[in-house]
Amino acid sequence: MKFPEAQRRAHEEIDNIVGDSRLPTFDDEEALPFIRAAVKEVLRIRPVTKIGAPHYTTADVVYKDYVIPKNTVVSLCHYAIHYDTKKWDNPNDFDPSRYLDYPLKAGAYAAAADPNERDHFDFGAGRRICPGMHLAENSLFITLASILWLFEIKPPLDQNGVEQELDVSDEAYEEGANTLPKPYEIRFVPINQERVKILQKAWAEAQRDGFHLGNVQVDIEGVVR
Ligand code: HEM
Repeated sequence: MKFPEAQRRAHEEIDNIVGDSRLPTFDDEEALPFIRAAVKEVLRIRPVTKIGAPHYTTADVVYKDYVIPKNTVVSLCHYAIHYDTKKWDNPNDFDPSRYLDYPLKAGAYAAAADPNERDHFDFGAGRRICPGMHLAENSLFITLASILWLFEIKPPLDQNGVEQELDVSDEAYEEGANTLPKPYEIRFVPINQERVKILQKAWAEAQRDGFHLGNVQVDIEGVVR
């Protein structure tokens, strides 16, 4: 919502590849490089943990001019790495296109010997790296693709129906080790009625199959087009 050009490109890609008649699937992933890149960019710009998981050294370590004594707590500063201008231009901008040259999964880049080849460090590093990264990245892909297939994400409206600025700066986040936004409002406006009907059908099937889906309602009158 804050970076409408990125959202426009994502919608364009989904419209071309998926169309109106079905939800995105995992088989679409190769044909949706911008969405796949957007997942990596989400993880870069707002890493889920700010300082990763603390570890400690089991022996004295010398790294360049630094001596890190045995039993020192060390952790990755994800934000410092992800906003390093030596690697990323304009790191404050949400720009998925910076990842279009990274077509592989996080696991492939995590296996690289040179840390400079990593896509991002959201899942940590080393032998205790997140083993859930494959599930996490795939889940983010299908969730982001599905949300963008169905909705345009727009700013909140004030009482007079005027669009409001939404603060996404550091101030809009809770303090603490995780990147947790303070409560906020945005609007999810369905793209069109055809897609809403497909969602409603999928929803009914999931309920019939016994999934507990909560109480979400979609207003099919207020569609984008
Ligand atoms: C976006 C989602 C996720 C993020 C950003 C994330 C991030 C992380 C990070 C930063 C660590 C610490 C790595 C380190 O010590 O350097 C970690 C550890 C771990 N994660 Fe995840 N994780 C995610 C999802 C998952 C999922 C879905 C699972 C399980 C299905 C999972 C299971 C684990 C486990 C078991 C560890 C501990 C590994 C160990 O200490 O050997 N994570 N994760």
